[in-house]
Parts: sequence; C-alpha cells; structure tokens
Amino acid sequence: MTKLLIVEDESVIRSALKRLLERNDYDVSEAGSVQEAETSFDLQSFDLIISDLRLPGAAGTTLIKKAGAVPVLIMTSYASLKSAVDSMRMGAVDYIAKPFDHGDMINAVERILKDNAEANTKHKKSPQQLGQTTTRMDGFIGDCEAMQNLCDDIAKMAPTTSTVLILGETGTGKEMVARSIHEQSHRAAQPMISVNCAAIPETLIESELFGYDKGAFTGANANRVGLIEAADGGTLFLDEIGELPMEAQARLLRFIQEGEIRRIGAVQSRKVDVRLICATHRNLERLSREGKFRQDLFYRINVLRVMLPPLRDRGKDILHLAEHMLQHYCEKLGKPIKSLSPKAIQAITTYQWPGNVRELEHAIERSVVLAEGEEIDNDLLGIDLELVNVSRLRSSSTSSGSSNKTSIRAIAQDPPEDLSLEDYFQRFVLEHQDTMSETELAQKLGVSRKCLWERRQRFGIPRAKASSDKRVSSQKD
Ligand SMILES: Nc1ncnc2c1ncn2[C@@H]1O[C@H](COP(=O)(O)OP(=O)(O)OP(=O)(O)O)[C@@H](O)[C@H]1O
Repeated sequence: MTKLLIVEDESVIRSALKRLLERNDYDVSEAGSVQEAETSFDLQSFDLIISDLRLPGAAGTTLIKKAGAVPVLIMTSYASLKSAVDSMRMGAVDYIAKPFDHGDMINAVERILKDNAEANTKHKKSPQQLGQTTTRMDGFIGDCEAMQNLCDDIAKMAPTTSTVLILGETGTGKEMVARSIHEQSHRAAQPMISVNCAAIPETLIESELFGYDKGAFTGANANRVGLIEAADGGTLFLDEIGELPMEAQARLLRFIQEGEIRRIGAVQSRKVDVRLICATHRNLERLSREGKFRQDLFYRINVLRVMLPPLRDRGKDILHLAEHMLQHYCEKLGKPIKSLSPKAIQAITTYQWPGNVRELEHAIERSVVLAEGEEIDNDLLGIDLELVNVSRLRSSSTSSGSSNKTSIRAIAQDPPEDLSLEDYFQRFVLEHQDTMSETELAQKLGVSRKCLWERRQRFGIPRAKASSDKRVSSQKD
C-alpha cells in the first residue's frame, strides 16, 4: 500500500486530509511538526510527504532535504505566490494552496506518485553517480533524471565510432550533445564540422557536402574540398538531416556504406575517416514510411539514438538553466547580478517554451539588456502570465502527444490586444502556412526565406514538409 505522511499543525485540517487520503486507499501517517515527523518516523520509508509550509519550529520545506528522494508536496495557506515558488526552488515536487479542492489534492498526489514511479523504474543511481554526470559536459545544465541518463549514454557512446542520431525539438541542445560526444571521443583534437542541412539551398547541398573538381559544372573554376572531406579524422554533424534532398541522401548513404566520397565531377573516390552524428526534430521513421526519407539511410544512421526531452519536461532544470543564464548575461553585459522576481519564476516554470533552451536563453538575454532595477520581472521576459498557468503545464506534461503546434495555437487563438512583433510573426505563420508557400509567407512578412526558416526554428514552428512539397508540385502543375 502506498505510504503517505501528512505534516500539519492544524489538527482539523490534518484529520480531514487523512480521511480524504484513506478513502482513496492510501496508508496515511501524521505529524504536527517537522521535529515530530523526524522522531516518530523514518522519512525515507514514505512514498510521498505532504507538508504545510508554516509549522511550529522548522518550516515544512526543511523536509525536502531530510526526505532525500521522497517527493515533498507543500501546502500553503499563506497563498503568496512567493512562498510557493520558493518551495519549488528548494526542491518541493509541487505546491498546493489551502483551502484546496479535494479533487485537486487527489489529482496532485496521484500525478506525483505516478511521475516518481516512472522515474524510479529507470535504473536508480547513487548520489556519487549523479554528481559525476553533471560535470561531464562543459556548460551543460541538467540534473533531472532524463538528462542524467542522457549524460551517461553520451559517455558510453562517445568512444565508439558508431553513427549517432540525436532527436529532439528545436533548441533542446542537439548540437551541444553532438559537440560533447565529439569532445569525449578520441577525435577531440580533430575538427567537428557542423552542417545545417536545412539552411543550405537544395541546389548547393551536394557540392557543399561532397566538394567538386574543377570544371564539374559552370562556375566550378577550381577544385573544392567538401565538408565531409574537411571533417576527415574528426566528426561530421549533420543537423536537420530530415531536410536533406533525396539525391544527397543517396550520396550520403554510399559514403556511410563505403567510407569514401567522390567529389562532383571526379573520377576517383577518396577514403575518409569520419564519425557521423545526425540530428533532427522530425520523425524520420514516419518520413521513411511515407517515402520522404530513404529507409535504408534511416537504418544506417539510426544506430545509437539519443532523445532530448523538451525543456518543459525537465522540472527544476528550467529554473537552474534560467539562473545560470541570468548570471552569465549579467557578467557578459557588465550589469550587476540581478535576481528573478517571483512572478518571473512562475512564468519561467509554467510557460511551454516551444523554442526550448534557446528561447529561454534569448528571453533571459533580452531581460538583462532591458532591466533597470534589481529584479527581472515576467514582463521583461516577454512571457504573459495570462497565457500560462500551472494546470496548463501539468496537462501538457502529462499528455505526451501535445505538440509545439498545439500549444502555440492555443496561445494564438486568444491573443492579447497589443501583439509584439514576435507574436504577430508566429500568428501570421500559423494562420497562413497552410495556404501560402514559404516564399509567399516570407514576402508578406518582409523577410528572406532564410530568416523565415531561422525564426520557425526559434519559435518551434518548423515548416511542414509534406504540405509545402505538395504546394510546390501543385504550383508546378
Ligand atoms: N542542457 C543545457 N545546458 C546549457 N545550455 C544549453 C543546454 N541545452 C541547450 N543549451 C544552449 O541552448 C542553445 C541551443 O542549443 P542547440 O543549438 O544545441 O540546440 P539544437 O537542438 O541543436 O537546436 P536546433 O534544433 O535549432 O538546431 C545553445 O546556446 C546551447 O548552448
């Protein structure tokens, strides 16, 4: 039976909560203070501790450290946002404001227990192991279970020569992971060449990757080394590999199979020793089933796989990242170190972050540039508190199917009166992308196609390849 401990000094509330939880088949123990909880029970033997924030003696939040891996849900009748947010910063798994609705309390308990059980089924690590992994990647912030596992996987993958496929939404750190794999490998002294397959025009991608010999085509006035050859001895990182045109895919496949490349227009092939790392935010498996990505290439690159979770699913890492970036930008811009206001913290921890770590970084940088006082408030971050709330975060993190698109759509459907340029840009793209080609969209917005592509990446609204392809072919027709 699942064991819960209630720490609450008001006996009426304590017994009502006990009855509620017992009716829901939990085994409930109770204490009136932190001290009583510690002396009467082994805190580690519980599955969840529900504690009031203000208690006689030590505050409820002191249980967070004492309970180790046991999650602590903080109740606060001092419904100040600040104390709730502070509890979260100290490591509480969640907070609930008193008086609470019975349904909300039961939902919170069920969700925390479920999340914790899922985290525990993935192999448990010793504190030493947890400590080691955070420092393994330079500048990398990630203490949550998923990121710790990822660091472990990277350390195992790095020394091999196997191809790695990194999956994750835009801005989740795919390139950072690729660099870390390279730097932890025996190739670290050699170059890592990064290529964004989506940013190079289709007509140039093959010559960029494979190079060409003088006279191969009009304008080829001299021999040119391709990017694969330039990575000889090192690592080639192919970002957005899902955008690679079919002809280039066939050439890449030959390179992977034979370990040699032939420059365009050349007769001889050359051996190259390159470790390949690919990344994409797209579902390559589905694309290959739909005939939009070569299946044989997919099997070749899908050897070792790394899945980066979206920022909104990384729990307290969001705040750690924000604080780290805040310090970084204050130092970089020569401003006195600022702190995040409680509202800013609430906004950061509840916003969906469709552009993930990159979007957070830009928001923090912008806020440091604009900040005049000691504190960074949510308006400086450009996050509208009206558009985020805890329940949205919860529902989105529990429904794994929620996509960037739906979250942005939800925002776009109910826009504030005075849209910022970025909001306007996102809205315009979302509203018109099904009826306009990329060129038309870029023209209407007064930006280049490259700029449109970059902003799509930044806002997490990647171009839907299928529909744009269809448009191109129907335009040709
Ligand atoms: N865990 C992390 N800790 C610290 N910084 C991070 C982390 N993850 C990402 N970043 C930073 O966020 C930014 C975006 O990361 P990166 O370019 O690796 O993302 P990406 O997934 O490759 O993006 P895209 O899909 O748009 O190519 C970079 O400035 C990177 O340094």
